[in-house]
Amino acid sequence: MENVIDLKDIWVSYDGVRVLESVNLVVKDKDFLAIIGPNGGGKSTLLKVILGLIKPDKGSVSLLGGMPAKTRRYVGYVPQYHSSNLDFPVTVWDVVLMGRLNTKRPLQRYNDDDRNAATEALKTVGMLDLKDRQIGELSGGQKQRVFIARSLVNKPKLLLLDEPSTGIDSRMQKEFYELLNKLKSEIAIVMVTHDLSAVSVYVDKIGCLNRKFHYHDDKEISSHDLEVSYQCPVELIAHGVPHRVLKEH
Ligand SMILES: Nc1ncnc2c1ncn2[C@@H]1O[C@H](COP(=O)(O)OP(=O)(O)OP(=O)(O)O)[C@@H](O)[C@H]1O
Repeated sequence: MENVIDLKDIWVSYDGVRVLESVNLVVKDKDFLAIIGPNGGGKSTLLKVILGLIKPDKGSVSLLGGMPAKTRRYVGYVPQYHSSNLDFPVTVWDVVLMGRLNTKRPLQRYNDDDRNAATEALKTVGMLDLKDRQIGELSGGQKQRVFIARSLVNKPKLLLLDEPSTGIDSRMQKEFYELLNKLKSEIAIVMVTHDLSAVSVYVDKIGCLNRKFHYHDDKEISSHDLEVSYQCPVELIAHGVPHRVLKEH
């Protein structure tokens, strides 16, 4: 089977400022890769390159064996969590069904296939019982499960998660990562995260990104590598002090 993601020599600049420099990355079926790195290191930009939302200045991008514009509908993407976007009245069921919108023509109604896909996705994430609840009434961890269900309704081959543990209290994080671990037996997962403790427990591979990409084919990453990427002492990284703050003080 072809690689799920294959990036070769990717370079990206915004207004002449370089954000990604000669990034190479291969993700295979059922890999669980975490991308870590300091704020502003280029993680979200890298996800946008993978999805074909940003065209690199240089380099080639293959997603599921093709051009991202054609293949990204087979990707489940869960963007960064913004609690302020959830103040409107909409149920869990509605949110998950919305994941099917990109398979529909304008104004076409949902059919049984859509409803079955939504039911199955909610079962997978353990949220079927709460399908009639308003999304705004859920805990952070429950909301993230719903967004993952929404990204699963089209049976993706790859799940891309941008800081998925934001908004989840530490008690629920273990459960959340166990859900990802379960999903990984069926699809590849790439997760951008600041959560270094989860990285060491749950993922299989790590990429550390700070403009350049330091990729590790397993989860053993040395303190030295972390310090080089974050440009600060490892004790501070572990305490979640953002790179920018360190530089300013
Ligand atoms: N559309 C844009 N136009 C100009 N600069 C941008 C744009 N998007 C991002 N940047 C800049 O590019 C750099 C990388 O941003 P990016 O969001 O990819 O980093 P990140 O690693 O995801 O950061 P964080 O961990 O804070 O989310 C930052 O300096 C950011 O300010």
